[in-house]
Amino acid sequence: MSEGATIRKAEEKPLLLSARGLVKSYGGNRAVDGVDLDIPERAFTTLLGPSGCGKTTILRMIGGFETPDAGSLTLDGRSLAGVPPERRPVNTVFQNYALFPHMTVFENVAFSLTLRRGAQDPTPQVKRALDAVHMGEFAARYPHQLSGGQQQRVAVARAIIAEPHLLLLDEPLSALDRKMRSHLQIELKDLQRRLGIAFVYVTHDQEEAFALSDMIVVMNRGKIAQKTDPLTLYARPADTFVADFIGSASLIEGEILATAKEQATIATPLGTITAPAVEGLAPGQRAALVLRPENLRQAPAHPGSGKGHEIAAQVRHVVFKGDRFMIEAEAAGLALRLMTEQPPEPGAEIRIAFDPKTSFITRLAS
Ligand SMILES: Nc1ncnc2c1ncn2[C@@H]1O[C@H](COP(=O)(O)OP(=O)(O)OP(=O)(O)O)[C@@H](O)[C@H]1O
Repeated sequence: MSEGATIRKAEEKPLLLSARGLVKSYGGNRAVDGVDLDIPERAFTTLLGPSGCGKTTILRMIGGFETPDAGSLTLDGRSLAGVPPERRPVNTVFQNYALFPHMTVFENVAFSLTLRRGAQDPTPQVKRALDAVHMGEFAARYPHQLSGGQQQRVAVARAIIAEPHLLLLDEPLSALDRKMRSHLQIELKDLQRRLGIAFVYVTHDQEEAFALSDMIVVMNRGKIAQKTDPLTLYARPADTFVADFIGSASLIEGEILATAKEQATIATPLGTITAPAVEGLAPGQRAALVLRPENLRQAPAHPGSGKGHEIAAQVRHVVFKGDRFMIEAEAAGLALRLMTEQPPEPGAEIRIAFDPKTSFITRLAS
């Protein structure tokens, strides 16, 4: 993959929020276990990871709904220690829209503003916030007269009306159907660009994270496994946890034989392969070769007639994916997945080829 120009460098923007050594435990369970995190201004940052990895707890500490056991949070250069939620320039959009059922859309959106600003007429700002989420025509309706997607748009309007420096969004689209979700993803991304404020978004859906983010922070059991832009995350996963969580890679374990600048040679059951590698590997160390379906192809039947590294494999399953077929094949007792337009029969002997330059050698997750 060509990196460089296409990769957006979120981290080059000025810093808005900084977390250092954040820890939060519940009983004996460390929900957040020493997290350092820098959130740039005007960027879309996503906390991504499996259920229970500590994403929401981090969001709640930034919002002021939980107090860290240890560590510090700084926003706009000021410590957030002891600052109550309503005095932080931060607002949160939750998964369950939490609109007031007895108030109209207009009143719901105006509510936080009237609390903050007293008697001033909120109409122009409410109108602007509703227009920003394409809900201007619905001001007089009640929440029960809206679809889930519309309710969530109102919740976003309510959260942005007080012009926070930072908007926190906790799985805001997870209750919506797939089509509405991808529609609102585009709207949210567009809104974040137009408003120019920083969003910190929590999701366990990697496709959603890729669609939205300038920077993705992958979490595993209370710790950060990797934080980088989406392209780097996909092409250069820091360890097998990240590689496995992002996409549907086959991870082939082996032993590092040699290392050179930005690449390594690994002995695996599929042969000895020299490929780009994560930094810091050493000869003798166990590591894994990451093979993604789109980097593997079916090679001609005769050994050596294709290009790149070739592997003999047997087809186990063929799954129709709409535009193409996914082959699940077995080679040296390992499962490999690849896409094809011409599906072979299950049981067929095939040859699989890949260009080692498109694969990646990474660390085993601890
Ligand atoms: N108030 C609480 N009391 C006790 N345990 C809690 C509390 N809040 C969170 N936890 C625990 O802390 C861990 C992290 O929870 P958290 O909600 O931050 O995870 P998450 O990554 O946001 O998960 P999900 O995607 O399921 O929301 C979990 O093991 C959870 O059970």
